[in-house]
Amino acid sequence: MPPTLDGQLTIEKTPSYFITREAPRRIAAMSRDVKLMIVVRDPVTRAISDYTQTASKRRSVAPQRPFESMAFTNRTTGLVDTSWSAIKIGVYAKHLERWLRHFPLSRVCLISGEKLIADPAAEMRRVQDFLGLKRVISEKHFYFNETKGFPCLMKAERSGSPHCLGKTKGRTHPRIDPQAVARLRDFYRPFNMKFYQMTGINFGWP
Ligand SMILES: Nc1ncnc2c1ncn2[C@@H]1O[C@H](COP(=O)(O)OS(=O)(=O)O)[C@@H](OP(=O)(O)O)[C@H]1O
Repeated sequence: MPPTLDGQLTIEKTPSYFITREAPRRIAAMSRDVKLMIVVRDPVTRAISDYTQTASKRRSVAPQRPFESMAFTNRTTGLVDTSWSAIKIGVYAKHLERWLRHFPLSRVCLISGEKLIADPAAEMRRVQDFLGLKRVISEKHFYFNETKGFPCLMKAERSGSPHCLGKTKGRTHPRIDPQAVARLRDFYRPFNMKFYQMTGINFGWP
């Protein structure tokens, strides 16, 4: 991490920290003052999104197996393949447990991926409060882009023109067999409940 002067905040973003075994201990050893922000979304949609991203990268290399064949070790019994990273990452309660051995919950801001899309200003208000910043970002900084189907920033820094996230964010997901989706929802439900209990937030995932 670069040195941070008084009045400055240094932010580092690496999605894999959340699921890396060694990360909580090593980050706590680096500084106990660190604040953690974790964006979570419905783990079923997350798994499909993860698959979509991997499939888009591998298309030229090898034909991707269908999502359903990767998510289950046995389609007939509905046994979920918990060794597949796209599935494993969504068991948020297990990952958070490790972080809470090193950090109090008050130093962790859980951000809803769904609210970040539906009401980005409200989630950004929570983030600014958590970081102890003046509320600078508000509704006026966002607009809903119908073509993209997502909120975008009114202006990009230094350019004066609107800014949406790139083509790799907000991809169309493939159609997944509704039975497989239902089975995955059943699989995640107890872990989601535990996660709501641990965080005191009901994310409302189906
Ligand atoms: N404003 C806005 N514009 C576009 N996309 C948005 C936005 N807000 C949240 N999202 C959701 O972000 C998802 C991609 O983020 P990731 O966490 O996968 O990104 S990362 O590659 O791991 O950094 C991406 O997931 P997919 O829809 O599966 O592509 C989006 O649903």
